[in-house]
Amino acid sequence: MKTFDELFAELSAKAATRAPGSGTVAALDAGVHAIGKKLVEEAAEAWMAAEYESRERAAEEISQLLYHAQVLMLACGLDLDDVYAHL
Ligand SMILES: N=c1c2ncn([C@@H]3O[C@H](COP(=O)(O)OP(=O)(O)OP(=O)(O)O)[C@@H](O)[C@H]3O)c2ncn1[C@@H]1O[C@H](COP(=O)(O)O)[C@@H](O)[C@H]1O
Repeated sequence: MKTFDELFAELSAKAATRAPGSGTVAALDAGVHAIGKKLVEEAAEAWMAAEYESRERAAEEISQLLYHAQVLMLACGLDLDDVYAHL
């Protein structure tokens, strides 16, 4: 288990070092358009899980949505403070 901030630190480090075998590095290489499509796909899956499946499935899909949101942040050169400034 990890927090939102801990995941962002992990993904930032993987992006900076271009960690071999990292799905995050591959996603960043695919670009903003592909990351955006994945984010929307995960949003739909989170919605469906919340409406038709279990709490556990909703939590799982929401965690994936948060992951892809962080990948999009990295792709845009945003850090946590850039986003937290709007919360
Ligand atoms: N939390 C996540 C995470 N959540 C979701 N995903 C990705 O999002 C995909 C979600 O897939 P779906 O369930 O929608 O299934 P899918 O559509 O068949 O998946 P794809 O074929 O599109 O990959 C997963 O296959 C992962 O590629 C994640 N990938 C990585 N992490 C964490 O990110 C960190 C860095 O990961 P790497 O960069 O891969 O080392 C690690 O701590 C991981 O646990």
